[in-house]
Amino acid sequence: MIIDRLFNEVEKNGNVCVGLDTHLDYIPVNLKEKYQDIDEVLFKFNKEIIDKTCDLVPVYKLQIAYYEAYGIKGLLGYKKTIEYLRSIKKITIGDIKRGDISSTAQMYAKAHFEGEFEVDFITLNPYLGFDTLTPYLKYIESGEKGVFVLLRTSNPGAKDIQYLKVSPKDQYLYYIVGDKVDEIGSKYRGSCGYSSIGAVIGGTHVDEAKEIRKRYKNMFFLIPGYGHQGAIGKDVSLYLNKGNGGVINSSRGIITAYKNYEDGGQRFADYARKAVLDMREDIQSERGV
Ligand SMILES: O=C(O)c1cc(=O)[nH]c(=O)n1[C@@H]1O[C@H](COP(=O)(O)O)[C@@H](O)[C@H]1O
Repeated sequence: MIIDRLFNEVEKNGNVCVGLDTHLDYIPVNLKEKYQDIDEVLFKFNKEIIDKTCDLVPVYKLQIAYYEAYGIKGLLGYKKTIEYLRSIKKITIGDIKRGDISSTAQMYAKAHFEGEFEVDFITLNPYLGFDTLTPYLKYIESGEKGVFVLLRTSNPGAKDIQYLKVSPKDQYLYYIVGDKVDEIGSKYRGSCGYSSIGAVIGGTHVDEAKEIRKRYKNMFFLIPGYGHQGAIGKDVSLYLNKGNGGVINSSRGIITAYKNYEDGGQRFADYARKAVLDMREDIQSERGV
């Protein structure tokens, strides 16, 4: 199952998920001048970062908005990047955050689990209701695909809705969502013990971290918020389980790390590698490995 592959990759390479949220402003001028087409610029930047980090990380996440924003050429850059990652056998997360009625969700599933935009995992927003998850299940059942469902996100606005107290037990709404997603996911557990239906848990809030980890023993977490949003190793490692059970995403913190160095423009991929190494060390020192 795909979740076993991810679990094994984490055992081998640690927990860092490189976020390829590639804004043109993040790309050094010298690279932009070399290529005429946006798809090539996006792809070449991503490829250099991938080539310099792929021995250190278990998975890459592409936030699709960064590619959609540049139209057809942008999406071509997305396609080329995920194709390249799959060709070198790296696991891919398409961060698409979809959530819609079943007939439409079927088409989202087809769009991102088959064809030109095929990835291994996608992110889903369940707050339109649990029926919106059903069309993805046949792909998960095949063993080849997985999803990360938003439970409690990293942004300050997570408090607006996800933290509402809900009767009858007067618990946070995200626990109601989490319990249901956990129940649906129980059918799709791999030999590693985790389900191919994972959850997105922002690493920026730490108060309930221990409770969340304990309550959802069989859920693998995608943990965003490290770096630019303020989470540090000590925070995010609370969501891991014996060093596994989660991957920690950093996007800007890795791909724009070069901007802190004078020679950064020429060596952006080296500085991305350094940022990954520093992040790995920060997480590992906290998880006691
Ligand atoms: O699903 C996500 O990946 C996600 C969920 C969440 O709660 N917070 C969050 O920041 N993300 C994504 O994680 C990435 C964070 O980017 P950086 O803040 O630059 O590391 C972006 O792609 C966000 O869209």
